[in-house]
Amino acid sequence: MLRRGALALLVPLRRRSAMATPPDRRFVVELAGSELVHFSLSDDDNNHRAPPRCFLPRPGRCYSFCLPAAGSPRERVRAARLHRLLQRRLSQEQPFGVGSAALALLSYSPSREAALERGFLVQDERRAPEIERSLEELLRHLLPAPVHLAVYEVAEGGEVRCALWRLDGAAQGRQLVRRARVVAEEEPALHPAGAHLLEDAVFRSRGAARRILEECTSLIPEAKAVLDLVDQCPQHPKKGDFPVIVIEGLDATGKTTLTQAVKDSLNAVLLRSPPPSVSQWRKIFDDEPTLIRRAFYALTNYILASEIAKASSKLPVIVDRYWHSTAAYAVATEISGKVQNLPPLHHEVYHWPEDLLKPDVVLLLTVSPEERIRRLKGRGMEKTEEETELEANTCFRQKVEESYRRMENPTCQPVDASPSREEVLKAVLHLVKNQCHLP
Ligand SMILES: Nc1ncnc2c1ncn2[C@@H]1O[C@H](COP(=O)(O)OP(=O)(O)O)[C@@H](O)[C@H]1O
Ligand SMILES: Nc1ccn([C@H]2C[C@H](O)[C@@H](COP(=O)(O)OP(=O)(O)O)O2)c(=O)n1
Repeated sequence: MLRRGALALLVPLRRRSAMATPPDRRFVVELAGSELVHFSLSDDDNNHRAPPRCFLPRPGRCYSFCLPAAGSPRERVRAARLHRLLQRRLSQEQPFGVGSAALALLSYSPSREAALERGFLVQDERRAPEIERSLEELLRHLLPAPVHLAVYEVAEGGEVRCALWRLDGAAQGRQLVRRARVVAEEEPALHPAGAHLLEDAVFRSRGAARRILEECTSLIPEAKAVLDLVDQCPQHPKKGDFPVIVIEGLDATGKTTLTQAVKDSLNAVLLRSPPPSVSQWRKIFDDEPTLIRRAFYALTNYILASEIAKASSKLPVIVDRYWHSTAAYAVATEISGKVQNLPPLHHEVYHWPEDLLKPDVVLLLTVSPEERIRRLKGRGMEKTEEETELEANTCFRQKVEESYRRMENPTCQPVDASPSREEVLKAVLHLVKNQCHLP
């Protein structure tokens, strides 16, 4: 049974080009431990490059497929939701029974940045025929025809070979498109998703985020309510004469505790993001794919900005999370693999949006991973999916924190938040009073 709104997913996406796999097509899959494996398909007998580090369970088989690249905001929203639906179907515990697993796959063209496609690589340890049948049925049901399904096996001598099949619509038949060897490829200088962050995850203008949420109103009723609130906000709210201080950091670094204490010490206004006017809808958007989720958070920052403008005309303002959180978590989610895969320093993705009210000071609370886990447990709250992710996935946490550290104009100034509440407060007040010329 397809989820609410899922049927709307079946609005045809951009039809796939006739060429199944253009010659320079590359693929990258993230294995356990955030290890990336880059590979391509070669039918050139003179290409003696070795097979990639193995993503194939022995003596098993693998399958992969990609959704067509999407263009307009409407196509991108539908492709993102279809990808999420497939991710849900494929990432249930062992989607097709014991010994199977689904990994995120990206397909890209080194010569054409625009041609990024997202898909999945399904590992089958048992070489069970029913897995291939179930997967094929799922693709025929959910993806716009023609779908290309790649089947990988280890051949004699350890070669990895691929058979590429074309599935045309509901008919059961399939045509063999090509057979090829799978060869390892060098890791490119930049992560293939890096060039797409600004369209798919980090929104650098109110209009860019708005265009995405506008395409969701028929799928997510709450999207209209968010857009109505954003539209009531002035386009360029001006910061008042009082200082605006943002506190950033991973979950359980002490932001809530510190912002409350700084508010009391400075007789300031405390604002949290997302603001209360929209926080009721967070769970709905947290359940959506990155494209929609981050467009929601980006727009909540513009609603917050109008509240900051008003408050800072009367009193100092302390903010618990703002645009840096939106950007850092989006980058860390989209860029697979290890920290070194992040976009380089000074990349546009780290630059504050020109149309968003800018704070005076941004402080990044940092604590050791061990202290953070102690505080998470101390808080006793049920862990959000993301906190579980952060705890389980050191690499994700490191990418979030490194993304914060690369932010520019304004930067995130690191503050060691490991000491006691009192000592952290004292250090922060000293910093803020100096930088904001407060008594
Ligand atoms: N300096 C500190 N030393 C020890 N525990 C702290 C400190 N600051 C906060 N805590 C505790 O850590 C937990 C998480 O703090 P919290 O302010 O909720 O973090 P965040 O808002 O960043 O998620 C809470 O139980 C809080 O009481
Ligand atoms: N301005 C904001 C605020 C939060 N977010 C996202 C970033 C993460 O996915 C979550 C973290 O928010 P959460 O409220 O769970 O974090 P804390 O518990 O307050 O530390 O929300 C955002 O993208 N932009």
